Amino acid sequence: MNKGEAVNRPEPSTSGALPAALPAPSCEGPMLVGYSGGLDSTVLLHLLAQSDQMRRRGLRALHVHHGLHADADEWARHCIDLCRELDVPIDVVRVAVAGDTGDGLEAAARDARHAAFAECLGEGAILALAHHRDDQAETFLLRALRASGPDGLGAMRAWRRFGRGWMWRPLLELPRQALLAHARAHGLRWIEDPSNADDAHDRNFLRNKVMPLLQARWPHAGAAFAQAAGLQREASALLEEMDAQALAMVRTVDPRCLHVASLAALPAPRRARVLRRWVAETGLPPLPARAIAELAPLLAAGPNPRGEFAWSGAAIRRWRGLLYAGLRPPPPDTAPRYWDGRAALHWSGGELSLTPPGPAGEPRDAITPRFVVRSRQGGERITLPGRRHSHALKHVLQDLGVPPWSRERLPLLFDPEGELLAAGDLVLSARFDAWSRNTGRRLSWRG
Ligand SMILES: Nc1ncnc2c1ncn2[C@@H]1O[C@H](COP(=O)(O)OP(=O)(O)OP(=O)(O)O)[C@@H](O)[C@H]1O
Repeated sequence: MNKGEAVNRPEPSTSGALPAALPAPSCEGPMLVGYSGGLDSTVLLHLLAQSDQMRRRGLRALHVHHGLHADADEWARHCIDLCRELDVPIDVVRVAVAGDTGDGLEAAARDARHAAFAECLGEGAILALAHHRDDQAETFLLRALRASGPDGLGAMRAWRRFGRGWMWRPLLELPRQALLAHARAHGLRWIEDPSNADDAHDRNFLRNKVMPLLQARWPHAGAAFAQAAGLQREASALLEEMDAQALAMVRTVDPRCLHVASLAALPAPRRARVLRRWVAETGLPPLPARAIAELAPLLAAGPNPRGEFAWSGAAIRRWRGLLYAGLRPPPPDTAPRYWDGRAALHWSGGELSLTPPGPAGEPRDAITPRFVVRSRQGGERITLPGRRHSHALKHVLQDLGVPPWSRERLPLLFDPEGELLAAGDLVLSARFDAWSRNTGRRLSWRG
């Protein structure tokens, strides 16, 4: 269970009244409030500042100064003033917002803000943000407009892991109207950010145009969307439990591999979820939407369909009944190189090294330390330890279960006369094996 789901949450408020006090989070960390100076975070700060328990936790405010608006300095001063009145320490962090990288300046500012939040959040600390029920309803609608499934339609969670600590949204079940009433009742002052009126932003358009229209006919629209989001979160949690079980059934001992036949036997929607979960667990970038359709040929029946699905520097490939997921390395090196074994050799994005390094202390019949390193060209043969005759390297690598794309990248080590001594550190010749034992040297390849 997500840790956040175990903690107290505010009772859903149908009347819109604020709870007498905010729920106490069960996490023990220090409390940091993301304080923009706007209505929502002013109310959150005011509520938290009334709690002795929060003060004992070392309650602080954090204002991110984006430096984008002419009044930004004034906003920061306003935040400092209010914090002084409430006797809450505040940090003002200036961020450099990267120019519009394609998703708009708002998105770039948000990225910079979140990076600053993550940096300021110590181990186990809690970042409280003032998202409320109307924000939740908008997020639900925005996700629906992106055709999200239950995971996305679940919108925001009250708790989630964030940086080294947690993100907490204690106001998520309260409508903005309740926050406004609280602010007025306590004479709070806040900043109106003029960009909130700009309907060019999707969220503002929903907030300023669509929601008032919907609420004119269905006054409960905001509450209903937020409740629908909650139901999606429940459904998503159930699905995730089943995904985990299904993934366990198609796994191999190697976390980077799945059994194709078992995966193909799953119903298509489950298969899609299992693939996404597997990719997330391997730490690769999330699969794009097109992935599921484009992976279908790789899962098709047949002994060994070729090809790969590549995205954001990662790839999924099939070989011998297994799917492999991994980062897509740079193209393999092809030009031969001389190597004396002293410093590690950078090869095809990996590293070949000899420990202890260097050529000192060779026995008389030593292999010259002037190795030639090159990639496979086909037809190479190697005499393995304990064998009198040579074997085709291709068969040796196949027997070891080395997939074709890894074979291409393996550095082959030759002596100057052209005798194959090693393929990465996976295959050693009888002569190289004896030399490395005699000299106490170990060849290692990190590809
Ligand atoms: N400049 C800021 N400095 C500190 N905290 C901020 C700042 N701007 C926003 N926050 C915090 O983040 C909360 C949400 O802000 P906002 O509605 O702009 O959402 P967001 O960060 O863009 O996230 P989302 O897109 O998920 O809604 C605010 O209620 C406040 O707690």
